[in-house]
Amino acid sequence: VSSRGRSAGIIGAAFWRGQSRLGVHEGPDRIRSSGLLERLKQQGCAVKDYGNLVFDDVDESSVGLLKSVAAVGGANRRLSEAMKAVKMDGHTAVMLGGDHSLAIGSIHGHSAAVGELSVVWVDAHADINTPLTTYTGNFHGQPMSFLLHELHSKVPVLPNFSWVKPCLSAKDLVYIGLRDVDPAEHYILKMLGVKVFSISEVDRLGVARVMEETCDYLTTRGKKPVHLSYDIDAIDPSVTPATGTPVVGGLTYREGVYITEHLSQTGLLSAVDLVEVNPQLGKTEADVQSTVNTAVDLLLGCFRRLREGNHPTDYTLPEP
Ligand SMILES: O=C(O)[C@H]1NCCC[C@H]1CCC[B-](O)(O)O
Ligand SMILES: [Mn+2]
Ligand SMILES: [Mn+2]
Repeated sequence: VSSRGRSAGIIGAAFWRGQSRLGVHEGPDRIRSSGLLERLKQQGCAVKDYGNLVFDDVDESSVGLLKSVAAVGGANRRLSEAMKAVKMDGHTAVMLGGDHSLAIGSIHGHSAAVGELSVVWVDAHADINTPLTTYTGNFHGQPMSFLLHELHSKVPVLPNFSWVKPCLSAKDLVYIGLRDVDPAEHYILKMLGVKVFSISEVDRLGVARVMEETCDYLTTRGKKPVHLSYDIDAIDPSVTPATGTPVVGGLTYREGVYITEHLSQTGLLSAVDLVEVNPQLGKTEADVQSTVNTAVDLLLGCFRRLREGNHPTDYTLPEP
């Protein structure tokens, strides 16, 4: 049994400038205060909390349509260094967002530590606009374009982004849960032949088959460490409403947790992002709590928690 999933290194990335809705920077502390670390320890996982990253104040100026370019580049550079350090310490890394632009630094830093990796991207969205195809200018819709070798020639030089080197091949990427993809993104996915299990495939195949096919697809050319980038908006908004870009018809709670249970059991899970939880966007406190509780349960599933029940490996029954 691999030691993976036995030790978690937690990084908080309270960053929101990859999008425009205030509040997503409160995600890390809200997830912590809902008991993530205590629950991980209770299920036998060693936990090291690296705290919340401190981001330098840089100018939030736009470059054309692109918002807060230098701030996004700077924050991700800091996150990349932190992720590499957590991996070099031997932990399975957990990056708590913050918006999904943070996947740039998270995956870049993970790859700096482990080399080639696979990415499972669970999201309602593909987040694969380039800086030239985005129509919002929000970087949380663009992270994948900075990471893929195949898109390098399509990405312009931007202030504070020269440190980013593409570190992922399109054949090592799988999407699960897509249901709101821009035309340019759809063109890119087809052009690169990226493996996509949209919500339609989840309906057609069922989540168990989707996960079997995902793992077969990613391991045919050899087993690489897996980076799971989980956008909470992959889950249906009836369960996780406190998020910035909700889309109806999402994954059920059960499907969402099954994905993490399955990946955890492969022993290949090496880093996980949990992003786009925005406590300010719940209509009620119950809405926020449902969103945060689901985020915690998804993360517990990444560290070997099974819904059937669990017991410590060294458990013994009390004797009379
Ligand atoms: O590029 C964009 O801004 C938009 N493209 C289409 C989907 C919605 C949005 C990006 C959402 C970013 B996400 O997934 O991190 O919430
Ligand atoms: Mn999304
Ligand atoms: Mn996303």
